[in-house]
Amino acid sequence: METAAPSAVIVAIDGPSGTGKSSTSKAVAAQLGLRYLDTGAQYRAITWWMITNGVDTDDPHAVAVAAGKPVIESGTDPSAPTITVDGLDASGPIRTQEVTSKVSAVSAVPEVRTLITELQRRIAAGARDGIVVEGRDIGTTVLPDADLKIFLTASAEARAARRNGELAGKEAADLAATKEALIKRDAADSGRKTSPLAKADDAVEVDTTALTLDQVIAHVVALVEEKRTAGK
Ligand SMILES: Nc1ncnc2c1ncn2[C@@H]1O[C@H](COP(=O)(O)OP(=O)(O)OP(=O)(O)O)[C@@H](O)[C@H]1O
Ligand SMILES: Nc1ccn([C@@H]2O[C@H](COP(=O)(O)O)[C@@H](O)[C@H]2O)c(=O)n1
Repeated sequence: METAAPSAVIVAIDGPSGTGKSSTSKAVAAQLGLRYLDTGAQYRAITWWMITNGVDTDDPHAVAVAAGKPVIESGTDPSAPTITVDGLDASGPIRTQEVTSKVSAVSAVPEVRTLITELQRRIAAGARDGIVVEGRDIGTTVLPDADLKIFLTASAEARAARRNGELAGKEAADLAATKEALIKRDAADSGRKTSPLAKADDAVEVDTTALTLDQVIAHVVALVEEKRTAGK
């Protein structure tokens, strides 16, 4: 594996569900020639493995015992990120409603977090020109020495509307139900004992409620450029 160059920039982007972490991180990484890591996809991947292997995701002991078995690999090209489990493409199955409803329970298990955090740190350390890593605990736990930490927020109404927009032409989603589901997942992610969803003290908070995606991307790119100009 390559190691990071001294000039490599490490950007941590955290925030609740639907605030625009993935869309922003991918675009920022692509514009700046950085790698991109979707850590939520890794937690979803291990959850999918638990479900397909008959592990009870509500049993933290069973999840902890099985946590080391799946081999999870993330491809970090921002224009074509990949996620595989035991060599199988998991990009489709990890987005199902079943995985979404179970991922918070699996990701709350400390043994799962230890393994996935180690994997994330290895990937970040191997990104020669730098990387944008997005998730819930990147600035607080995974990469506390990141050069730039961003915490994205948005109102629950805006986030639910964005999520429903993704479903256009597929199934008519109930806005209130979407909002309730994302509030429930955020509460579980914020309330767990081990590295909960939280803003790092030194993170820049960006409220995206009234911003277009392009405005958020431009703002984050400017913040990274500022850091680079200042020699990080
Ligand atoms: N500022 C914005 N304005 C309007 N739509 C946006 C904005 N940012 C993101 N979106 C849209 O909102 C949806 C959710 O964005 P995205 O998947 O990037 O969020 P996320 O924070 O990564 O969510 P999750 O944590 O649930 O994976 C996408 O359809 C995206 O295009
Ligand atoms: N650093 C992280 C990232 C994600 N999680 C958990 O995974 C779930 C799915 O994340 P998405 O970004 O794909 O929606 C999320 O709800 C968390 O439970 C995490 O714990 N830490």
